[in-house]
Amino acid sequence: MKIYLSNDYFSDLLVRMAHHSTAIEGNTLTQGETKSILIDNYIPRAMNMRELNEVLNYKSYVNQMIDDLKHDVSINNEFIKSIHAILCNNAIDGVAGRFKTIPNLVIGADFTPTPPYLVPSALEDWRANLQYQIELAKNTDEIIESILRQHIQFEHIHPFSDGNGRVGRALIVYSCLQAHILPIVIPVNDKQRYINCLNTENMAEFMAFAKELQANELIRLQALANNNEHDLYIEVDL
Ligand SMILES: Nc1ncnc2c1ncn2[C@@H]1O[C@H](COP(=O)(O)OP(=O)(O)OP(=O)(O)O)[C@@H](O)[C@H]1O
Repeated sequence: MKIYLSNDYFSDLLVRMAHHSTAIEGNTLTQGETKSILIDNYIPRAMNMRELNEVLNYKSYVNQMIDDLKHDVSINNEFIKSIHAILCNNAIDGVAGRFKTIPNLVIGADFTPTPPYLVPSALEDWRANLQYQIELAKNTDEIIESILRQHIQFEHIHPFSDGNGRVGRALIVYSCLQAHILPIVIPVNDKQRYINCLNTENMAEFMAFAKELQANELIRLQALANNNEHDLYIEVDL
């Protein structure tokens, strides 16, 4: 069965992607404030410009994502840099849309991210690997597993000086929708569980986590669904 995604669902997805992904990285805006800014076009209180811009950037991003999904745009290095450029616009000084030039580290993690000079080729391999795994996948679970496994690998490459978490999580949602499966949106309340999955690379636990999130996503998606073929022409298979 196919279910078409409605404008209302994308508005809901926009607020949740913006809130949860920025809050995981420490943005202090609440989900209510995020909804007010993104849906009602109302800034509810005096707030830090960087935090405001981080959230506002998701409006451009989700519009771009819908357009890219409609045209089935493939993930490649330019695509990944363009996501970074949108999500980090006016939020990270001078580096939006550019790969890192200085080696970086993930605090507390025991791996060394890919050195800057190897980032373009590592990401090419990463993209090809993701595509290959999804093409070979025999069922939805194998697609989810490929996307999660490649998310861990993306964070190991850590291609940008900042913004790697947000770009990586945006790529999860894009990859799911491109493969016509329910999106996986990591909630800020589950940050520790998420980081633990990245730390341990325990795929069974990451899969169980993702499937719980997809079950919640299905409830929202059905509540906001459009049973007729919608002008967005984006659907997921159930
Ligand atoms: N142990 C880990 N293994 C793999 N990835 C990890 C690990 N710990 C954290 N990460 C990833 O790195 C991201 C944060 O990385 P970092 O602290 O370097 O911030 P960042 O690259 O600036 O990202 P952001 O914009 O999202 O702030 C997390 O959101 C997560 O996706």
